[in-house]
Amino acid sequence: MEETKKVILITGTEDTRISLHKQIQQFIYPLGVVESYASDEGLPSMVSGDLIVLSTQLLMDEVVHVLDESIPLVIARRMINYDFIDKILVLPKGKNVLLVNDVQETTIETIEYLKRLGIDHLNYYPYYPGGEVNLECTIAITPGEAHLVPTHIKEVIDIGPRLIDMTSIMEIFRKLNILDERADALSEKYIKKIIQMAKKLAQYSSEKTALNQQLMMVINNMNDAIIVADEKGTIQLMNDNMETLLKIPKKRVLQQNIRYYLQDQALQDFIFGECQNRSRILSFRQQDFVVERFWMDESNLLVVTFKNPHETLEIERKLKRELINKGYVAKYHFNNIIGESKRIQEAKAIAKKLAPVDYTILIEGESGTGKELFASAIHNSSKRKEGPFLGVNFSALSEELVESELFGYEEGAFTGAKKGGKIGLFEQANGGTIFLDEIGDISHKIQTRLLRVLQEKELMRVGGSRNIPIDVRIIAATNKNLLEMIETGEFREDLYHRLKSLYLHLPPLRTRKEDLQLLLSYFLKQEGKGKIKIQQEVVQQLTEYNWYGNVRELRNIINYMVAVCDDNLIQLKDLPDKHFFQKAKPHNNINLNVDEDITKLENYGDIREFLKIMEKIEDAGGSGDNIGRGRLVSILKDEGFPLTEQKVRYRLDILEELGYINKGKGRRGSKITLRGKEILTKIISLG
Ligand SMILES: Nc1ncnc2c1ncn2[C@@H]1O[C@H](COP(=O)(O)OP(=O)(O)OP(=O)(O)O)[C@@H](O)[C@H]1O
Repeated sequence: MEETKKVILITGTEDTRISLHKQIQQFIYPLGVVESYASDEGLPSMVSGDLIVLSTQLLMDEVVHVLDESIPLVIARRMINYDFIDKILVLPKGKNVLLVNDVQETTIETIEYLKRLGIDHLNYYPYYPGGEVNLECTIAITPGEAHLVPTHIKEVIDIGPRLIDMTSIMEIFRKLNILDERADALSEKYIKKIIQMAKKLAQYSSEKTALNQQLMMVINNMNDAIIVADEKGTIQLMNDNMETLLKIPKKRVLQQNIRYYLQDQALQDFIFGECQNRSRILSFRQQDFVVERFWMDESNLLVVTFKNPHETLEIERKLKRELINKGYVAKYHFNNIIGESKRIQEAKAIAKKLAPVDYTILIEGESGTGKELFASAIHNSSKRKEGPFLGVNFSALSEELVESELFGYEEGAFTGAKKGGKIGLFEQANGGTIFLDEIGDISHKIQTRLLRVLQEKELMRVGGSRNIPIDVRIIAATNKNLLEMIETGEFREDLYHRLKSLYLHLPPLRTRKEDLQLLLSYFLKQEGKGKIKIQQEVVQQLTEYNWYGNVRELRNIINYMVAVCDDNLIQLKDLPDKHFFQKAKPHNNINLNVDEDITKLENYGDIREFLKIMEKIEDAGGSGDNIGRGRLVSILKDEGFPLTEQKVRYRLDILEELGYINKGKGRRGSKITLRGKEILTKIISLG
């Protein structure tokens, strides 16, 4: 039997040593063994064996003193590790990537190797310590040198140390005189590897094809014409509707420049311009479209869609009919606001005081709590009651529509603008009140315009050049937390303060369940024309719900039960199933983590004491006063919470620290904050 051969492997780093050791060992076993050294771990003074393999030519100078000239030497050619190749293949075409390796030569070598393999869909930029970094790259690929990647790059694809390529493996066999014996093993292993890789590629490409086909089906079935181009403007994709619009077969258009096919200056200015708006009404080939364009950040692709303006306008018109001009007259008066609970009575009392003062009002409250109802009642008891009352709900309208509806436009302001222009809602509401619902949904641009109207009491129509004086009272409403939106930069602080000259908070239904019975009878009478009766068990059941959709939800559920009940009697079987009821919307109000807050309060003492203190402060605020410490102590005592003044002070400090109240200076007393109100409501509603 032949003697076992010994291969000495010398590499630069430990990682490379480990992976090449394993690789050579796999190929030569059982005819030979490997002994390996890495220069960064330290080399022996001399090596002996049947063959020396150097992982790179670059090591030559460093190791020459340990080499024995009588031992044959192989300087390995290296290839990238195929096992990780799919990580590179999935990167989008044209992506800028930094290729990071230890020195210039190996970096360039790796790039060339990848390109030779046909992995040439990426723009490779070499980087090695001391070299220049291309700052446009957000991804780095490295063969086992992840620690060298510049720190600003967040995504690193480590394809592992490069392996010894097949020609060098053959050379090793030849020099060890084991080529004949190992040839089969070599070709078998080599072919296996190739097959594995081919399989991986085939699977990857068939998944990709299937996915592409599905996506194509989706976009072909859309009503819009869609075209997608890369950052150079080369068209990558389009759907059937786009083909019909361009009247040129897809095959001819793909891979051509988008500017050539969308030859219209205004269109190109919008598509490639800096304009903040995502969509605009534009003409193309004698037709009007709502053109939308956006960049997909990840893949650097530009997506342009052309929507049928008739459909879009029809939807918007419908919305408009529903949402704008809810009526030029305010339908409700204070006596239409049902409820005898302390909370609703207080809200009504405040609203009545605010009505005659001709300032802007901000109404905050969850959806369905009656914000519009209150706005209407306020208008009707204000000195503007003879003037118009107009409502606008911003939640479902596009920015362009809001702008032109609110401020009006001059003839020729944009494509599709009516002859003679159009007067906006502000002008129409002159002498009256405008109710701006869901104010938290308006864009920054509209916020700025609105602020100007509030400050200057005049406006300029879209495309206009003269200022038109206006005399309108604004009542704005929101179910969002505007203070939080100010913090995140979504809402202008100056506008917030302008709107909040006067302020009204409407309590959620679940905090005034004592009104439920009254509201129930009221709606039953309205809807059931007085003929419908309801079983007491049903009423009992209804009081147990949380009513996240508030009074609107209650009204809808009554309408439903009236419609399904038999013999004019609403019974338990007529209750809608639980999915009908609205779930809590955490984003509806302040984003509070109630559990966390409860735990905090519990850590400081008896939570009931804290709640009682907040409740009393809120009560006092409702009637326009701030409550001082002395009064608080005596009220608390009356209600069964005998706390010393010192204890009350301590609890007030804690509540202020948690942001639930603001302690006034001197004798001014404390005031509950919005956050405090919310947490109080939430804890009470949780029981
Ligand atoms: N206290 C109340 N008495 C009688 N009806 C009420 C009361 N509160 C609300 N409603 C009725 O509930 C429905 C919803 O009220 P409204 O539209 O005013 O709520 P909103 O707070 O403006 O809601 P959103 O924020 O969703 O616009 C309306 O039909 C309104 O008449």
